[in-house]
Amino acid sequence: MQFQQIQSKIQDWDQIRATVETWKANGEKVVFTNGCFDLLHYGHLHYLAEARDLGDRLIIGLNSAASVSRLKGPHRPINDELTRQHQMAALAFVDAVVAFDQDTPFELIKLVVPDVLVKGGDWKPEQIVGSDIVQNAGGKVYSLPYIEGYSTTSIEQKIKSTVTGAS
Ligand SMILES: Nc1ncnc2c1ncn2[C@@H]1O[C@H](COP(=O)(O)OP(=O)(O)OP(=O)(O)O)[C@@H](O)[C@H]1O
Ligand SMILES: O=P(O)(O)O[C@@H]1O[C@H]([C@H](O)CO)[C@@H](O)[C@H](O)[C@@H]1O
Repeated sequence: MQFQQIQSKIQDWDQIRATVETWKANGEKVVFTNGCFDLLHYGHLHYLAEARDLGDRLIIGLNSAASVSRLKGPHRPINDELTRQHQMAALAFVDAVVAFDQDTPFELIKLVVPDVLVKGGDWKPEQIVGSDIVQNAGGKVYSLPYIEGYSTTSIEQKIKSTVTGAS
């Protein structure tokens, strides 16, 4: 039961189109954010929870493994796509997880047209892909506070230094 509930949040593009149509018909405000979410950390959880507070439903656009590798390097992602999909879907405040294979979520955002588009503070509002789509549709775009000291890269470096013994 619990695992089925998690799995039901993982949707393809046709499914999320229908889901969003229903949510919007019910007057629910749809929030969208996207990312690689390779090694989940406090900074992710802090901004994601804040993102959910900005509406009634939260969709996570998740970079596919191939997309992550192109963006972050051939050694990434560390966690495979199945793991990343399920860890995001397991978050109580997440309503849907949709993978995208492109370099950016532009096409997915064009499909969803969320009421609110959010990224963490490492992205300035003017850098947020899809902000034109959302703003032209009357929606809002937010760059939420960045929690210093938390990144997937820093976790990766910490693991490497532990293994190699380097300080
Ligand atoms: N420390 C943080 N505080 C707030 N938001 C964050 C933080 N780190 C990442 N985010 C946000 O989480 C989303 C996913 O980012 P990403 O998966 O690239 O995390 P990351 O830790 O920066 O990874 P990497 O170190 O590989 O770049 C983005 O919207 C990003 O703005
Ligand atoms: O996990 P990241 O690197 O924060 O996520 C990237 O965000 C980009 C962002 O939306 C640019 O405004 C996006 O283009 C890229 O595909 C990653 O999701």
